[in-house]
Amino acid sequence: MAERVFVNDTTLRDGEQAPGVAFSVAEKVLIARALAAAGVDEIEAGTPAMGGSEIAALAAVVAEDLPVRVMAWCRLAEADVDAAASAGVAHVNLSVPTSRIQMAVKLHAGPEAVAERVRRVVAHARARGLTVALGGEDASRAEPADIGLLARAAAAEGAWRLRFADTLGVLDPFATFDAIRAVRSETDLAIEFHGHDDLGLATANTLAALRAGATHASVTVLGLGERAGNAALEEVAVAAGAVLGRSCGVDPTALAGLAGLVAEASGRAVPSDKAIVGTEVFTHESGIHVAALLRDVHTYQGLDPALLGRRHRVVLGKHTGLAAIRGVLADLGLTVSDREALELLRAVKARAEATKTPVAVSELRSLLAAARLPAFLEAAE
Ligand SMILES: CC(=O)SCCNC(=O)CCNC(=O)[C@H](O)C(C)(C)COP(=O)(O)OP(=O)(O)OC[C@H]1O[C@@H](n2cnc3c(N)ncnc32)[C@H](O)[C@@H]1OP(=O)(O)O
Ligand SMILES: O=C(O)CCC(=O)C(=O)O
Repeated sequence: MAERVFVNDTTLRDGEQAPGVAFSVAEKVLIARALAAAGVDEIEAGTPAMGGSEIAALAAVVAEDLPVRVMAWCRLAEADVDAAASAGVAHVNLSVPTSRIQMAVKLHAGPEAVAERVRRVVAHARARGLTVALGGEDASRAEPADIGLLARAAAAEGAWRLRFADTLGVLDPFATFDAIRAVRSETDLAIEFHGHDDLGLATANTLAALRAGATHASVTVLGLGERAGNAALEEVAVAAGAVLGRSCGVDPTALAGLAGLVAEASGRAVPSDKAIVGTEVFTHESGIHVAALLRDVHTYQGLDPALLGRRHRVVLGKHTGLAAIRGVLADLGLTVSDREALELLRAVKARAEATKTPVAVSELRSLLAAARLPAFLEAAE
């Protein structure tokens, strides 16, 4: 049995860092409920240092008593840990800059001093009864030895996991694999990968990290997040099974509903061709595909839509061929001559080119009526 993948969903934290996105407390609770119902293991629900409504939202999510680990994102500071505790959370992700540039600019310190601060703040959080995961910010630009130093400092005080963050989305899957392997040899902590999509590689990098020994994947619904966003929950959850043969406990049939909920709350529509959850990702227009699909669905099916509670759909348009026309007419209980089918095909293509939209099945009868007339007149000559 392949090793289980654990999912940390950070829609409510990194997802909300997407420009202009601001969830209300009620929206955070609704999204948290939906994430828990879908089967994610952890929800990173917010940043307590922001205070006010963010603390209220964290407290409200905790009060739901959902069957998930509710985590708060904290800087490496006692005050942030105390704010997390005041919200009632039991689990914190303590973020530490790991690259030399971020350590110097943000903490004005080098690796040894930062490691000392890690020891101090992790100990503080543990003394307050919190579990601690260490968030390795900018790990993809850090020295593996520095990451090892910080991870061991955290482990010595009782941290249980290291997050390897590709904060700027600079990795590709090969580099991700090597980087996780390098860090794997530096620490015994569980490893979580948190990818960013600046190069469109966040999901691919997450899969590479899982192959290399990461056990936890940090994701957001629709990949919502800072700049170009994160690895998408729906992509990682489905690809973990389809590509790696590993289960992550997420119910695939819940993904489209989750996407709709987050799209609504974030004010960002789901693109129709968005992998897994887009409305058109199982829709076929091209004649060559449809002709083969109608004979054997496996000719053009990589992912079974039934897994997601969905179905293939055929639309008619500029790229339609005769087999699709005949298939749709047969579904409608209509039989036509070869000549009529060809006329109808021409009419469908012309309509689709003129309107730049698929031709609705409801339009077929009128197109067919129009197509039959010239055929009748020609036959009468
Ligand atoms: C890669 C990531 O996604 S990191 C997470 C980013 N998330 C956020 O920024 C959440 C939203 N942020 C906020 O609301 C605000 O920035 C707050 C409430 C967190 C802090 O606000 P302010 O006190 O006004 O600080 P400000 O935003 O100007 O600067 C951030 C401070 O945190 C420090 N800091 C940044 N990362 C860390 C860290 N991991 N550990 C400790 N300190 C850190 C910075 O050096 C800076 O310190 P300074 O005030 O001494 O210069
Ligand atoms: O430090 C962390 O927990 C990761 C923060 C983050 O979102 C990132 O680095 O992209």
